[in-house]
Amino acid sequence: MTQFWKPGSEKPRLVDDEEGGILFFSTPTSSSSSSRFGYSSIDKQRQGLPVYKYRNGILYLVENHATTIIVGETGSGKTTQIPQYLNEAGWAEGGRVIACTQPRRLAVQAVASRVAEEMGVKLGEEVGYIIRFEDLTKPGVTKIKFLTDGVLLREMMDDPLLTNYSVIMVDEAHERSLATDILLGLLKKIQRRRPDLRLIISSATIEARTMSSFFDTSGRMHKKAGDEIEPKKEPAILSVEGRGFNVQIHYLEEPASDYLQAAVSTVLLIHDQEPIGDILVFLTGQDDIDSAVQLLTEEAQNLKKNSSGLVVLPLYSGLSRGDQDLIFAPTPRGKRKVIVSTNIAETSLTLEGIVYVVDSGFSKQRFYNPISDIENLVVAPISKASARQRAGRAGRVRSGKCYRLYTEEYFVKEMPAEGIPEMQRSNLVSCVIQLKALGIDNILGFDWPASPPPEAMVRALEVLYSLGILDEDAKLTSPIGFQVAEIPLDPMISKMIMSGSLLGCSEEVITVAAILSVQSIWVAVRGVQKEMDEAKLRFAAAEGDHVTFLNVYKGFLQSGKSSQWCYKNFINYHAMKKVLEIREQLKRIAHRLGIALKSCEGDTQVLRKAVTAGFFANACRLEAFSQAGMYKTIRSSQEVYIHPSSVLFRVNPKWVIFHSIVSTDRQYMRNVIAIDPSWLTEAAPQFYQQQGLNKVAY
Ligand SMILES: Nc1ncnc2c1ncn2[C@@H]1O[C@H](COP(=O)(O)OP(=O)(O)OP(=O)(O)O)[C@@H](O)[C@H]1O
Repeated sequence: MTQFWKPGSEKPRLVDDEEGGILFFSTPTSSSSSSRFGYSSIDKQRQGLPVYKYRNGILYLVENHATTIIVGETGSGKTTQIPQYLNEAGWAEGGRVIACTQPRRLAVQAVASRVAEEMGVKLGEEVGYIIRFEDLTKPGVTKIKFLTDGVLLREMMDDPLLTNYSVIMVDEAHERSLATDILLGLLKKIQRRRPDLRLIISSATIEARTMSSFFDTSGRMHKKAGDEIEPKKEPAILSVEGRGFNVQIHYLEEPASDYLQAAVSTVLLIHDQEPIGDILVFLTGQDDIDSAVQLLTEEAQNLKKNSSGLVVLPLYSGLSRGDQDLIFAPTPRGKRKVIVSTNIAETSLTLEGIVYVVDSGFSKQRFYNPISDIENLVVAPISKASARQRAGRAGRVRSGKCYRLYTEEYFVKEMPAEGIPEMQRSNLVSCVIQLKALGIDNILGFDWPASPPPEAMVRALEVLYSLGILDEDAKLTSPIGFQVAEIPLDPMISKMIMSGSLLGCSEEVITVAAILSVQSIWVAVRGVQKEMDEAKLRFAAAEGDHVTFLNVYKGFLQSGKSSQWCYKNFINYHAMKKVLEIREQLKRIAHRLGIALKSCEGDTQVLRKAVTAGFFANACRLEAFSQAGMYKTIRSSQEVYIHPSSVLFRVNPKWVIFHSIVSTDRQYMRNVIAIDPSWLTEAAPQFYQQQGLNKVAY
């Protein structure tokens, strides 16, 4: 495919400075990026960052305002520098801790190790991090703590006012993930009780004014007797001007019809025509990333001249830690690394060798429809904020280029400025349970940065009630509700694990839960469909995908966890390593909850009953008199089909339960298991009596 690139005219965007009751603070700066080049020591490098000129201003605002909103270009130094400035100014004295949250685990780890390196300390001592299942901090020693926003929410269960923290910096707030929004709502509540707590909300691409009005509580807060510190209630907005190195933006002259093919061609074009430097490609998910990696590896082998020049690496959350770490390894001399990633590399990461970014313009996003009660994972166009973040992965240690696989006209005229907050397009089951666990009873009246649809809340309450997690007064049940709230997993998976324990198949449900946590254990290779289908048949179980997963897992263990065995059977070795990792973590959680590990020794019926106990809300029945293979969900009569990747594709059992839905031309059920409908009324009597299932002739 021929690419017609033209340079873009996008200018760096700065926060607007109109007044309106909000303090705007800006120090003009003329940070010269090239002046940084050549500095040898880390200190000099730090002082060359645009944010350095604002050091005193930032400390002044944080001292005097309950909330400070900081907007600055990608790479200007917000994440790595501000926590250090706060530490230097004494905010971590007296056993207090400075927290910096990130939406993604990978960023938490990467940023924490960079800051530890800059401070010359061992990671896990003064600078540490916590992500789900991994705590690298030392109480009493750690002064700066990086953590995911989800982890900070969990910390609130033990310490609702987060009393350990003096400053909490919510970084990359533009992402508006579910956890970020819950956190922002709760932090606002905490501020009323803790005038000593300071918040920093930061991002390169946040709508500062909206965020500021959300946190503006001036007039609503009262000074209590005995309060020593009384910061200003109106938030301050600080615009950090100046950027790191220049990033030249290029657009397509004509829209691309196939973004995957366009991405591959662009990488090859860069490899052929541009000086050495690594390439970061943004695609959407494991399937298209695996295809692109395969195509690029084949193409690279065909290129005589550069036959060994490309090192192609995938990057997505379903990879084991070891495989993810490969992206940080230095590029071998004379070679060019190509990292093909989902949006997990979109924010906060600095990958030193990256000079070129290729942005497909798409990502996989969740969309929940409370009417049909179906949550889809859909490949959807990204926002301008995301596009800027993606471009910002170049230009961090030297100047770079970003190739956008869409036209400039599309970017300017059609791409939305910001994405829709996840809160407004997600199933809210996890969110509700977390708030309940924190004792927030009036969820519908909660002060959200963006209110979720009330129907979605009602749906979530209904499901949690049917799962036995909430009682009739919408309070957590004891012990089930409290235990499920303790497990950092989707409540449906948690319920499946707990039912598996009662039914005597905890070993199996834990394996299934681990496999459902990775995107796919199968490798999708183009052009060998027949061989792939045959391989799958070797493991296929008539009961469905969950039982098939257990067969694969058993085979993998019997092979001695062999990569060759995976290769031969079209199984994703990286994903299997990740499954082992997650399974170990789940075993630890089970142990904490007093769940003894027990196997049902091949009795698949009990396993399927345990799956039903967690996922009964996803039950479907085959439509007898309609087009072959069409199912309807019991809950909302939505038309759905079994995904071709399922072992039950074309088998079409009468009653099934699915794990998730993907939408392409139709709504497809992924990871499907055959059930007996009587298990549904057994698992959730009220839920299915409501649907009239007890009256349905099986
Ligand atoms: N691991 C690293 N190796 C080399 N330089 C790094 C590393 N991490 C950060 N830097 C340098 O520090 C700069 C600032 O990074 P930082 O993550 O603090 O910026 P930021 O403003 O938070 O960016 P973003 O909005 O993209 O998260 C980078 O542009 C880069 O020059």
